Amino acid sequence: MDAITPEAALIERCSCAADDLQHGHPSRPSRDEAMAAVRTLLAWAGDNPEREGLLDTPQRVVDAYGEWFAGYEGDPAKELSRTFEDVQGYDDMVMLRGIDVQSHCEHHMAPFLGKAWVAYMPTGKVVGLSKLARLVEIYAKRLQTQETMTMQVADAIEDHLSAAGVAVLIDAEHQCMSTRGVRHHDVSTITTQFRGVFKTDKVLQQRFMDLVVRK
Ligand SMILES: Nc1nc2c(ncn2[C@@H]2O[C@H](COP(=O)(O)OP(=O)(O)OP(=O)(O)O)[C@@H](O)[C@H]2O)c(=O)[nH]1
Ligand SMILES: [Zn+2]
Repeated sequence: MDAITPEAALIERCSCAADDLQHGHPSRPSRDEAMAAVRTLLAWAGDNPEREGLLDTPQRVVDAYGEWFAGYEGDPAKELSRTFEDVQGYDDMVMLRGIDVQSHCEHHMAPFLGKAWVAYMPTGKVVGLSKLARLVEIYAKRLQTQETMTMQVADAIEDHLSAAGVAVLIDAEHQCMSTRGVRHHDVSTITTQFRGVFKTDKVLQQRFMDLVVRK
C-alpha cells in the first residue's frame, strides 16, 4: 500500500471537495475560535474589541468570511454535471462575457475585483449558461492568485465537459496593489488561458479576443 503523504493526510481530514483542492487544512476551527481570532486582530490593529461599536463585529466578520470564501464548499464537477441532450448538435463557440469576479488574493487576503470572459467549444456536452458563472464563482470564492483561478476555470471546463477547446480571460484590479504597498490605482491585471482548439487555431482565438473587446 502506498504511504499517505502529510499533504494527503491533511486533505483527508478536510471537509472540502477533494478533487480540485488547492489547499489542505487539518480541521475547520469552530465559529467561536474564528470570532476570537477577529477580536485578536481588532486588538492588534489598536482598537478595543470590547467597546460598544465593535461588540458584534467578530460575528459580522465571520459571516462575511462565510460568503467571501463559500467556494471551498462548492463542487465544480457537480455544477457541470447536468448537460443538455437537445443541444447536442451545437458545435460552435459558447461564450459568456463579463462574468463578475469578486475574489481575494492568497498573499494578502485583499479583494481583487473584475470580470471574466469564458468560452468553450462543446463536443456534445452543453451545460446551462449559469453553471459557467457558478464555476467562476466557486473558484473566486477561495484564496488563490488570478493566474491559478484562470487555470482552474479552464481545467474544469476542459475536464468535465470534454470540451474541444476552452478560453478564459480575467481582467481584475487587485486592492493589495491599490490600497496598500505600491499603491498604484487603475492597474488592470489580465490573465488568459487557451486550451485545445483555442490554443491551436489562432483565428478562433482571435474571434474570442474580438468578442472580449467588443462593446
Ligand atoms: N502573480 C500574482 N501576484 C499577486 C496576485 N495577487 C497579489 N499578488 C502579488 O503578490 C506579491 C506578494 O509579494 P511579497 O513581496 O511577498 O509581499 P509584499 O511585501 O506585501 O509585497 P508588496 O505588495 O509589493 O508590498 C505582490 O507583488 C502582490 O502584488 C495574483 O493574483 N497573482
Ligand atoms: Zn494581494
